[in-house]
Amino acid sequence: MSWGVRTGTASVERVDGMDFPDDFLWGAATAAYQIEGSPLADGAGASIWHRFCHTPGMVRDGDTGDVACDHYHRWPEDIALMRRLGLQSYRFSIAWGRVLPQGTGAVNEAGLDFYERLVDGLLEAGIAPNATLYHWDLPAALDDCGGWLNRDSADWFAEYAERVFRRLDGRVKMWTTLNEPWVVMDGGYLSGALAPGHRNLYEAPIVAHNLLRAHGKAVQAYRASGAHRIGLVVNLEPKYPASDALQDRAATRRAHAYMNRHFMDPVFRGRYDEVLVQMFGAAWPSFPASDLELIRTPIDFLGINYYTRNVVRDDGGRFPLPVDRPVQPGATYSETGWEVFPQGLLDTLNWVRTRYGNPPVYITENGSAFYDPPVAQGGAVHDPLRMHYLRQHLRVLRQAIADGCDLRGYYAWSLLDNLEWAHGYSKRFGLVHVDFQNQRRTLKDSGAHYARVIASNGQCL
Ligand SMILES: CO[C@H](O)c1c[n+]2c([nH]1)[C@H](O)[C@@H](O)[C@H](O)[C@H]2CO
Repeated sequence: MSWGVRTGTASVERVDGMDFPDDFLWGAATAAYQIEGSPLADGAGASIWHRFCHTPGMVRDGDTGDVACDHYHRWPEDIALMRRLGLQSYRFSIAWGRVLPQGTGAVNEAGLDFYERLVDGLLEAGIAPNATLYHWDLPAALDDCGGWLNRDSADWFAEYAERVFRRLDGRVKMWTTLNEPWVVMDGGYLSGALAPGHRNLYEAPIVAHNLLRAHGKAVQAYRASGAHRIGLVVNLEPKYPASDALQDRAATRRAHAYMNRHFMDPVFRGRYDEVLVQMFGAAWPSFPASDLELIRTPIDFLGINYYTRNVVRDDGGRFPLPVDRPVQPGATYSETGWEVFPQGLLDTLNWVRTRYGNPPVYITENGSAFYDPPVAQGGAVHDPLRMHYLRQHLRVLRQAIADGCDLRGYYAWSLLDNLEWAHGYSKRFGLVHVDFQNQRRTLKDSGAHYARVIASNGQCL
C-alpha cells in the first residue's frame, strides 16, 4: 500500500466506545531457534541457523542459539509466566530438525514428544496453542541439497507438515505454514544478512516461489487430514513516498511490490504483481500456471507481522529496489532503527481489507526493541518506550475494527527477550526480561501493562 506523503508521526483518532469483540484473542509470540536452546538435544538435527551462528562473523558477538532462553528445559516456568500475563493464546514455532533430523525420512519421536509436552502444558493452562511450522530454521541437511532453491523443498515441507499434523492436530487448532517468507527470501538469499547467507538476485524469486509452493502443499496436506484452521504469516510494511516527485512515487511502488504484494498477490489473487516481474527482469523465471493454482489454495486466516513503515526515496537506481529510508523529523526510532508509526498498522489492515477481500486477520507479531535498564531493586524492569509503543499500536486496532477489518486477535512480539537473529542478544523485544547469565525471568512494566489490557479485553490500553 502506498499513500500520499506523510511526515512525522500521525495522530490516530481514538474511536470512543469501540470495544474489542468478546472473542478477540490476546497472545504473545516466540520462535523455536530464538528461545529453545539445546538445538541438537535428543536426536535433533542441526538447522541452517545453528550452522549460521557457528560461522564466525555472521552473528553479533558470536552469539548462538545453543542456550538462548533454555526454553527447551524451562517451558513449564514459561507457561507459568504466560498464565501470569493472562495469555489466551501462545504462538510458537516447531523446529523442523527436531522432528525430522535430516529434514525428510526418519522421525525423531523425542522431538515430537517435546512439542507434545509443551502443547499439553498450554492446554492445561487454558492457553490456545498457535503453532508455526517454519520460522526460518531449515534442517541443514536439506540446505546441503539446495534448500529452498530445490523445487523438491515443497514436498519435503509437506512431508514434515503431515508428520506434525498427525501427532498434534486437534490439540493444536491454529496452524501457520510459514513465518514471513519475504524475510526468508530477502535476508537469506538477497542481502545475505540471515541464514543461509546467500546474495544472489537470481536465487531470490526461485526461493520465494518454492516457499509459496511449500505453503500450498502444506495447506493441501492439512485439508486432507486436519479439522481446524491453517494460515500464513507475512510481514507487511506500508510504503510512503518521501515526496510527490515521480521518481519517489515510482520507487515506492517498486518497494510495495517487492515486499507487500510479493506474497499476498499469489496467495490471494493467484498471480505475481507485474511491477515485481519487471523489477527482476531477466532474473525472473517462468513458473507453470499450475504452481499458482497450488499457491492460491484457500487459507483460513492471515497472520500479519507489523513493526514499522518505510518512507521511500528513489536511490538512483541501485538494485531495482530503492533502499533509502530518509529519517523522519520528530519521529521515534527503536533500537533496530525502525520508525514508530502506528498509523502504518491501520493503513496496512485497511489495505488488506480492501485489496484481498477482508480475510480473517491476526496480528501475529508487533513489538519493539528499546534499551532496557538493568533489573531494578525489587525486580522491576521499567520500559516506558515499549509500553508506549504497545499502547499506540493497540489503540489503532480499535480503529481498524471500526473500519470493518475482520481482526481476530493480537500477539505481542515477544514473550521473552531472545536471540534476535544476526543481532544476537543485543536487541530486547520481550515483555519479560531474561538475564542470559542465569536465565532469570523478570516481568517488565510493559508485560504487566499487557496483562491489564488482556484482563480488560482492551478497555484499558
Ligand atoms: C522487519 O520486521 C519483521 O516483520 C520481523 C520482525 N521480527 C520478525 N520479523 C521475526 O518473525 C522474529 O523472529 C523477529 O524476532 C522479530 C523482531 O525483529
